[in-house]
Amino acid sequence: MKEILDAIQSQTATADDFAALPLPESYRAITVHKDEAEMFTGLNSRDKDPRKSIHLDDVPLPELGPGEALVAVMASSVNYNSVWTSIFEPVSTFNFLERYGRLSDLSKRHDLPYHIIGSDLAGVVLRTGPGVNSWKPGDEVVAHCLSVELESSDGHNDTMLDPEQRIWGFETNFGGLAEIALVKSNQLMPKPDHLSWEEAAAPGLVNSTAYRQLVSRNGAGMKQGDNVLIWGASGGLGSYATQFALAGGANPICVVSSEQKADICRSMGAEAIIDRSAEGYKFWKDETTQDPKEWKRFGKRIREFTGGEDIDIVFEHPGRETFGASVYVTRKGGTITTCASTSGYMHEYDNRYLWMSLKRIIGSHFANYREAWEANRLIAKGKIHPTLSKVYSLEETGQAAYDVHRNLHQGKVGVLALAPEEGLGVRDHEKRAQHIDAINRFRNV
Ligand SMILES: C/C=C/C(=O)SCCNC(=O)CCNC(=O)[C@H](O)C(C)(C)COP(=O)(O)OP(=O)(O)OC[C@H]1O[C@@H](n2cnc3c(N)ncnc32)[C@H](O)[C@@H]1OP(=O)(O)O
Ligand SMILES: NC(=O)C1=CN([C@@H]2O[C@H](COP(=O)(O)OP(=O)(O)OC[C@H]3O[C@@H](n4cnc5c(N)ncnc54)[C@H](OP(=O)(O)O)[C@@H]3O)[C@@H](O)[C@H]2O)C=CC1
Repeated sequence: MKEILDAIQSQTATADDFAALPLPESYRAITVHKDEAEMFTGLNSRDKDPRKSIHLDDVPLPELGPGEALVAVMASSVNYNSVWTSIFEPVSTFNFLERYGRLSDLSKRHDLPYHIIGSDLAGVVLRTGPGVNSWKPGDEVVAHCLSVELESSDGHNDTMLDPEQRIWGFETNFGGLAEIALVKSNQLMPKPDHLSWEEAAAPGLVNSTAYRQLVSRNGAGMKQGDNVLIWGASGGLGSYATQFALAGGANPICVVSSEQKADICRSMGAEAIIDRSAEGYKFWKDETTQDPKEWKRFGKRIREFTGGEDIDIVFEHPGRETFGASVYVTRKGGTITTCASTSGYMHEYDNRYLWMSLKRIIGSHFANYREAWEANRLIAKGKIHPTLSKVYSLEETGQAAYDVHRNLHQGKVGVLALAPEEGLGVRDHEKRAQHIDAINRFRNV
């Protein structure tokens, strides 16, 4: 591994140099264990502690198949899907690995008693499998997390619609929270050269998801002037949705839960900010009863910011707790676009406010190949910036996932894999200097 790291750090090693490097038989990886899938049974979600289920193991290097690449991972990031995996909710991800394993001889590799998790990476290609021509050893890359087989016409127009669509490192094995990862080569994209490894690894999953959900015609198709309600506006998804709204000439109405998070949104350029904790919204009177008066109080607050206008697009992901309010505050003909249900997936809303006002609910999930590429291009061009706050070592991944689970973090939390320290891997220092304040906006807040 040292030789691999030395070659990467030299910034001068050639494709031939990388191809000639021997690969290790095993590597260090963050895993959850199949025989621990019931360890939290009976506990509340909040009390399920990722630090207990997340392990750092030595694992054997997987066999490289056609159309695939092995990548030396310099850095990765924590996504909420790794929190779900680590608390075995809503289902154990070993179910996904078993199902994938039944597909083919090659996919059997994924069905193991351990799951190497993680759906982001920045690193360097080590080897490519048969049929890979666009990428070669030594290429500096990031990887998006869409894994598709593409054998069915269902996915040929929009790759997210492939019947064998999976999220790499969540519904497949050999994810990015590791020193080496296995990806399909179509997941690879050029690493933005003005960013360090950990900065480049941070946006991938959430940036692509926010792009499809908010900007793409497959999602809400945001346009200039739209009032966009963004829940968790300084969180993983929200910190990119806020940037897309501002960069696209829309008017973000940012919801956060502390003054500190409000300040971050202000520093991104948002003006309309609602602190849901300070203003004490209580959309549910009890476990089963919502309070429409609270929806109305929330809507009035939004109108104060917009000069009386209602919301064109709601960027939804908290789910059960907020969905009733989200449907209510949307304008006639407006759109609620949802990609998650962090607080519960059985949503309740008053359907009269949907059909009588001709509103639409759009389900959105990650991003297709093209959308992921377009989202990464915006990062590479310095139009959208990473929102990395804190960086942990691979050993500390359990704590990093705990922070995200307990909403103790800001923006994105990074993890160093092979990178020995932060700040390495930058190639274009001039471009970096142009954007340095935006790149550092979330650091250590
Ligand atoms: C990029 C990052 C993303 C995120 O972070 S997202 C957040 C994390 N993700 C999640 O929380 C989602 C986790 N996944 C799940 O909870 C489950 O994954 C799903 C609920 C999404 C799906 O459940 P399942 O049981 O895997 O799928 P079924 O479609 O219910 O399939 C079970 C059986 O039901 C059959 N079936 C499906 N649709 C129908 C239908 N319309 N009529 C009759 N049967 C149906 C299937 O074929 C299959 O059958 P057979 O077991 O025999 O193969
Ligand atoms: N389908 C897909 O493709 C994707 C789905 N997801 C899912 O989206 C969800 C969010 O992911 P991500 O943004 O990365 O997570 P983060 O935890 O980084 O951010 C979410 C933010 O939402 C806010 N929030 C959390 N709970 C509530 C609540 N009950 N009511 C109101 N606001 C709440 C919090 O902000 P604050 O406290 O400041 O209000 C929090 O910071 C997860 O469930 C994740 O699995 C994520 C990416 C892709």
